[in-house]
Amino acid sequence: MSMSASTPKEHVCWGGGCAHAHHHRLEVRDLRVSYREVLALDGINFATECGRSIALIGPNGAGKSTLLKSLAGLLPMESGSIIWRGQPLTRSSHEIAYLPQRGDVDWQFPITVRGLVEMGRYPNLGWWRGYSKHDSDIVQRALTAMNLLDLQDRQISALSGGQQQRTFIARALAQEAHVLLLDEPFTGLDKPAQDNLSRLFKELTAEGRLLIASHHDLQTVTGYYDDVLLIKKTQITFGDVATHFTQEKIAEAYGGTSVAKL
Ligand SMILES: Nc1ncnc2c1ncn2[C@@H]1O[C@H](COP(=O)(O)OP(=O)(O)OP(=O)(O)O)[C@@H](O)[C@H]1O
Repeated sequence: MSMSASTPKEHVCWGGGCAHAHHHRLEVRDLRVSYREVLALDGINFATECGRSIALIGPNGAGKSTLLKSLAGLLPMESGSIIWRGQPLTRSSHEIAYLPQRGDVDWQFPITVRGLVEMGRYPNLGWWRGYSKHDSDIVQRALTAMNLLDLQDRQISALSGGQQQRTFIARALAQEAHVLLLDEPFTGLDKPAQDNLSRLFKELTAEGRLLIASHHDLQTVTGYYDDVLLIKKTQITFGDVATHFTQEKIAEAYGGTSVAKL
């Protein structure tokens, strides 16, 4: 994994195409999502591009998981649009990787670390092309980048929370995803593992990937992310953390009580 901290973020695009950075844009327009009669999201509007990390913040039930699933193409939109690189997003886009909330994963599923990471290659394969040396090289690189080589034959059920998280991120790397959608990736990690994950986020964005993660700990938002998307069913604010992650906006989302904790 290459780190190029000195490169201006806005000119880096993962997978090449730096000169066309404006093409690596994600645009969400007037997004509205409901579960039958329950309106979960309305009026979500933001545009971003590769090389950024976005903290998706909001109180319980604000619609964070719903938004991530919508961006992953896993939920139907009631109205609005999600445009990735100028085209409406489709579920089959292997450029988008989604990491579910820990509680949504069956950790007892019998699969090894390497097996799970290999699954990242499946969206890239077709009936005309089986698993090749090229694929196994990419899997090897992903395992190496996530420091999982020693654990590659271990069952995922026999990993620590931090190791499980790394395995899922390695799968996204093997998928060669441009956009990583992560649902509460810091949950259940101790401080060293959180610091490691935060460092990894900075490497991934320095490589030009776009990262959107739901996040609960208001204290760490500024240190971990470039931008914030604050929602409570509707969008409260979006933009760089210094300008948009303000006491006033947080109070608007959470009510007065949690502001004191900042
Ligand atoms: N499958 C479902 N069927 C019906 N309503 C749902 C479903 N999933 C979520 N909801 C509702 O949609 C709203 C948004 O839920 P969502 O899980 O996206 O919030 P969240 O911000 O991720 O919450 P949390 O911080 O508690 O994880 C809530 O009112 C929730 O009850």
